[in-house]
Amino acid sequence: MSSRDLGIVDKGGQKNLQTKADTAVEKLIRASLLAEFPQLNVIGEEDEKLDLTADAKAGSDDQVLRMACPPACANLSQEEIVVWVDPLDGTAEFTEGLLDHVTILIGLAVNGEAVGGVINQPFYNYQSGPQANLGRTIWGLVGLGAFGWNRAEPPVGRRILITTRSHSNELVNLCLDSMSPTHVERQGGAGNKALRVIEGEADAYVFASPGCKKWDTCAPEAILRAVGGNLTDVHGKKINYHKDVKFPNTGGVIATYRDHQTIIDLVPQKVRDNLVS
Ligand SMILES: Nc1ncnc2c1ncn2[C@@H]1O[C@H](COP(=O)(O)O)[C@@H](O)[C@H]1OP(=O)(O)O
Ligand SMILES: [Mg+2]
Ligand SMILES: [Mg+2]
Ligand SMILES: [Mg+2]
Repeated sequence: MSSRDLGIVDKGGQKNLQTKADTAVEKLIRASLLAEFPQLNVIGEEDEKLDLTADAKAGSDDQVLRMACPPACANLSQEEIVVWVDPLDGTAEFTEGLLDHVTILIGLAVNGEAVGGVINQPFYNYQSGPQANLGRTIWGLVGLGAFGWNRAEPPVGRRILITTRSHSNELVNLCLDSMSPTHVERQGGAGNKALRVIEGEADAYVFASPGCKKWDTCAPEAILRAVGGNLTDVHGKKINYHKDVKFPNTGGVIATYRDHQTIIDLVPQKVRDNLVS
């Protein structure tokens, strides 16, 4: 950001961009994990080449390490864990200066299920001036809970749907229109939108498109599940995070803090027919 040269690369398709930040952050996260846990399956969006001796390492967090590990995660071998890394989520918005839409996502999957997640908002508070503490991290494990978030309970009867601002299409809009929203909010990033739902600013994240990939949803899904919410495809089916799966979430994405089935039941037939799990 401060170099004023984001190094934007168009990867092809609809608003599918990469910047120097995407590649630098991915290297840091993957090198940090693999230097300490060489047998871990780590899959990142940008697929950067690593030099494990030279690349910078992030280290570990003592506060996190003091927490009790939930029994389901306590005796795993490295090979059983798949880590899905989205070094920058909301890259299109990052290039447009919508910095509060940008997150960094690290998701942990075991047996194909999202069980752990980190959502870092590197620019959280950036509008509060130079004195403000910049950035925050929300993380969670199913069976332990999630940390670093604050929820404002929404009024009864409200149905704010939050969706894409840069990857919209006819099906995406048809789905939203069928759900009788009280308001449709359009913001970038899967991590950002999941957080809006968790913190009560929106009631459901609805994206009837195959555009989101496993690294977009693994961390948000784990944190939602850790706090009693849910994230599935538009059929209400669980997303599979095994290491050999295809990357796109072909069944689309719906995330809620509560009343998940109510939203799933409102998905129109045309959307069901077009998005296969
Ligand atoms: N058509 C698409 N092509 C590439 N990435 C997509 C597409 N649709 C969604 N995404 C990814 O999912 C995230 C959430 O989508 P949206 O912001 O449109 O709601 C995007 O920020 C982007 O992640 P990323 O920014 O990491 O490439
Ligand atoms: Mg991308
Ligand atoms: Mg992403
Ligand atoms: Mg990304």
